Amino acid sequence: MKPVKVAICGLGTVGGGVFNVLLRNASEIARRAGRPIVVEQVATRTANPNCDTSSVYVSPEVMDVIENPEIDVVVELIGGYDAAYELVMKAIASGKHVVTANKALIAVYGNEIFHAAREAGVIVAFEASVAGGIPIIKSIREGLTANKINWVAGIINGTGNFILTSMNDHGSDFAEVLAEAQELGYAEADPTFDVEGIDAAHKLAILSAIAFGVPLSFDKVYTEGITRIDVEDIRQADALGYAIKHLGITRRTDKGLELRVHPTLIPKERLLANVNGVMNAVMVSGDAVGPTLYYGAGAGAEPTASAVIADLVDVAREMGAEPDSRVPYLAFAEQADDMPVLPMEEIETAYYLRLLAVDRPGVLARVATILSDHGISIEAIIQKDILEGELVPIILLTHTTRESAMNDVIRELESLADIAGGVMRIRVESLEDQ
Ligand SMILES: NC(=O)C1=CN([C@@H]2O[C@H](COP(=O)(O)OP(=O)(O)OC[C@H]3O[C@@H](n4cnc5c(N)ncnc54)[C@H](O)[C@@H]3O)[C@@H](O)[C@H]2O)C=CC1
Ligand SMILES: N[C@@H](CC=O)C(=O)O
Ligand code: NA
Repeated sequence: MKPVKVAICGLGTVGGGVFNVLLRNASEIARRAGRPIVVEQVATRTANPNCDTSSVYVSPEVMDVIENPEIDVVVELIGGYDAAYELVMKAIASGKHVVTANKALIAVYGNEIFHAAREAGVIVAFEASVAGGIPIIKSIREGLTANKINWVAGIINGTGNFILTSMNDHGSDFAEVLAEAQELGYAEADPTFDVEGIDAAHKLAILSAIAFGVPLSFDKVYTEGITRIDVEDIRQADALGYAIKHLGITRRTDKGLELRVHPTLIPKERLLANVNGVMNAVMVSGDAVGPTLYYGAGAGAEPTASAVIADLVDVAREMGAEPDSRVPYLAFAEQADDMPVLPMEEIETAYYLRLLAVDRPGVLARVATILSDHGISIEAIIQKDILEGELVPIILLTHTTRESAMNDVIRELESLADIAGGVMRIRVESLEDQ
């Protein structure tokens, strides 16, 4: 059969991995795809010292690939929004299939991109965009089609998990571990996307769309990163029997969809609590199958290449088929319009609070009264003996309550003369079917 000819755009961490794995496993991949997948062109601003491109046409300008009539599939691995958007839309308009690892692009422009792709009858595949090498999109989109999905919760940023793990294991300095993650090629070009939760929010928007059959709604994701997490919180959580992980959570409720990304206390016995380093893991709970778990490397050259190349094999298998017979881009042939995203104030969860109180009699009672006035019951309260100057740390675990009630409680606590500085709030999830 005729080879499938691809252009790799961007030869950085992921592009380099794709280039090398395609060469190394060429015959295995061809046997799976039913025909060879050949790199016809590489377009990149910077060379990759790990790749021998001497036998391939290399150009510095990505838009060149659109003009190349030999190219069947454009593999977009340059990242970012602007040039990537232009490249993908031009590829679609010229009838070329697209494979991308760019979650930012899909989360923000996906609705538009898929509309254009449907009109043009081309494939746009994006498995590498969520949880790196884990075939999570394929699992939800193809493996769980019998189910009404109830919730999805996952560690979906490798850099963030790498940092939290290192803080937990070695009490490492945040900036130093981030630099290491950058060195290893895990971080985004702008690493604030990793540490402020934006990258996870991009991925969660994609997961939510394919789990529930709703349009991509990145702008509605509640997003909190890991930059406020202190080693002290990790220690306190540990003493209470929890690990702190950065989670993306999307859940179907009677009132709408939860869509939130934030640090979370998870009971240590849960599998997700034991996912460390650059590894990612996603739990998907369906009404028929129950809870399922997908685990693997969330970032890095070859793990991510594994997902990109799986998409290329899918393209090779499906490009000759009628567009209507292909798997829908966002998993559902028809989208639901009755699942609004719940405002964050309406979600219900349990909370960990850490505050610093002036060492005066009655302070603990005043704190407890504020909580009980808002109908919030306390599961655990710890007042530490060790004084920080004149201040005593107080750690609280609450039962489930509404976010809006907790916002009021925190406002009132912070206005007490007894409480110094802000209250640290981390949400707590049991990760069990409710
Ligand atoms: N690094 C990772 O582990 C993962 C990255 N991704 C995504 O994959 C994409 C690529 O990421 P990395 O490989 O890490 O980035 P990178 O920064 O290592 O590589 C980007 C490459 O694109 C080239 N490039 C950028 N803009 C260009 C332009 N306008 N014209 C020509 N060449 C251009 C650069 O020269 C470089 O070779 C991003 O969308 C990222 O979010 C997804 C999953 C994992
Ligand atoms: N920067 C991302 C790369 C993969 O998506 C991460 O750290 O997870
Ligand atoms: Na993936």
